Amino acid sequence: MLNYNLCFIRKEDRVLMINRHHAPLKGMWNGVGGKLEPGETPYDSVIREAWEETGIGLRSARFGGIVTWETDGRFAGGMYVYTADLPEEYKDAFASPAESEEGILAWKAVDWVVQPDNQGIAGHVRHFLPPMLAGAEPSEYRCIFKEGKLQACLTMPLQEESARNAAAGAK
Ligand SMILES: Nc1nc2c([nH]c(=O)n2[C@H]2C[C@H](O)[C@@H](COP(=O)(O)OP(=O)(O)OP(=O)(O)O)O2)c(=O)[nH]1
Repeated sequence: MLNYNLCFIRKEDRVLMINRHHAPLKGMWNGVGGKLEPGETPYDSVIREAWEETGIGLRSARFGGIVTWETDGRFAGGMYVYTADLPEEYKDAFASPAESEEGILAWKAVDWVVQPDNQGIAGHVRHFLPPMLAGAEPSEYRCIFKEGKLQACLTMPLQEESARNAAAGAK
């Protein structure tokens, strides 16, 4: 099992993001998410985190794959990543950015999020978010870091059992 989940809630051509008050990725924009709790499935945990961080009760979420980190040649962790459509009853949520204990929540245009010169987004997001939003087959996106810098993000078939289960629709 991996330790984290991450979700990109979509509203037309924008996604709901949080400018994080706390590490990791302090001061950067990311999807919403957090740590899996003991005994929780990746799906249940992402629905819970989305609710806790945004107050949005998702109807469902689509598993996009896992993102793993390899630091100086060693596996260093990873997350289950989901995309979700904004349920109709929340269509007015975050019409203006809103601040919480966790960070500032706002809708951000996907085009802006994936621009290579955007310094406010973790470098790996532009590699995995577009295929996930396009509905690509769930994959592993392996991020290779060397001395703190992202060197490459490789797309490979899912091997991890929990990820294969999530891809098969496990809730
Ligand atoms: N640890 C870690 N998390 C990352 C990285 N990249 C990335 O998108 N994330 C995501 C996964 C989670 O959605 C989020 C980190 O979770 P968090 O620390 O906010 O989790 P949490 O609030 O449940 O944890 P906590 O308060 O109990 O410490 O950031 C990374 O490089 N390291």
